[in-house]
Amino acid sequence: MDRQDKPLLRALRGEAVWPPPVWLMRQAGRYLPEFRAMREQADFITRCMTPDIAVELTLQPVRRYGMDGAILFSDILILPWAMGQDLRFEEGRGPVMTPIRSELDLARLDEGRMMEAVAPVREALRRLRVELPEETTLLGFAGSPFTVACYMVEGGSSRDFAHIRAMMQKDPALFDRLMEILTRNTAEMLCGQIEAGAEAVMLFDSWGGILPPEAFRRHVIEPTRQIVAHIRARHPDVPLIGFPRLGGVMVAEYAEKTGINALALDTVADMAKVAEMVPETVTLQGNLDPMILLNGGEALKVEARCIRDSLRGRPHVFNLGHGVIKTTPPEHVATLVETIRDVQS
Ligand SMILES: Cc1c2[nH]c(c1CCC(=O)O)Cc1[nH]c(c(CCC(=O)O)c1C)Cc1[nH]c(c(CCC(=O)O)c1C)Cc1[nH]c(c(C)c1CCC(=O)O)C2
Repeated sequence: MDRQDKPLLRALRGEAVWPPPVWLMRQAGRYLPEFRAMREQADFITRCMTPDIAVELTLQPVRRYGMDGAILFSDILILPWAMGQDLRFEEGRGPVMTPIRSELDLARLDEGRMMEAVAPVREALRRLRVELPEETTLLGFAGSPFTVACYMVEGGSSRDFAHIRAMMQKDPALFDRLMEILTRNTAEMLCGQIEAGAEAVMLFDSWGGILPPEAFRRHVIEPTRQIVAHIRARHPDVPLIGFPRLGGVMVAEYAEKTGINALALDTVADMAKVAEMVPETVTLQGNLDPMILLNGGEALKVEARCIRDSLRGRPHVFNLGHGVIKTTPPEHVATLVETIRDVQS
């Protein structure tokens, strides 16, 4: 099959493929018994940084469900880790990092080592391009600068983002320097992923939605626009997916000003309304509620068909509005993929 013929790539390039291609955020995860079996073997960062393991974990959901997209097994926090910030994942708490809150903390980041540190990620992508079925599209990804900065400054997950908000207000110059470092290195790292075999890349902006409109323009839209421009100059044919989670009505402006090819929508977004707000050339991705997938039953089929059918005739990639929940029964995922592909129903 020619590279251009992969259904997901065609949809990301703006074609209304029917039925829409499907993959799921967090499709490689703890809801799969084969994933849990490998989880005992090594800690999370080791799993990300060992090509054999990262390749195997990426392939698991593709083997089981024939997903149209294979998203590299990795994490958005690998970038700060690759620049020297410590990172570990604690059970029940998530990521834990020594926070960056001063000029001195920032000075300890070492951009020079980033590309070398993520060499195993590129190796995993190279192997995946060989091992994946020819109809499957390989996706690379990164966090957006603002979302990654949230974790770096808070030192992990946060309920109120108090430290990053304080930094933005009290030391905007420091915050801007951190954002510049992240914008530059995110673009560089994604180009590296593309050169190693990623056929499309996605920018996860999980927390940009906490910002008021002007700050959203400055710290979400503008850095994303710069990353898109940088990547497009080097790789004009590689589609870019943006996920401005909780972006509300700002998502239309985000799609227009950043220049992304595809707009990934969260669970609360009204797909049909967003479809009216963005040009038909922008592919929409999403947005089934992961809770509906968890609970399954008739509601899963009804909701999945409803989203699929509401976008018929437009470029659409079926996905969830957020990641697969770890207690999701694996057979519900099979039902979802079958439902999307059964166009008689
Ligand atoms: C904010 C964010 C992170 N990571 C990511 C985001 C953006 C999307 C979102 O909003 O969820 C993105 C991400 N994280 C992971 C992937 C891999 C690809 C895939 O989607 O299958 C992707 C694309 C693996 C992972 N990333 C993580 C796991 C769980 C690690 C484990 O096996 O214990 C996986 C499979 C850990 C992680 N990583 C992160 C947190 C907050 C946590 C802890 C929560 C949790 O445990 O689910 C940061």
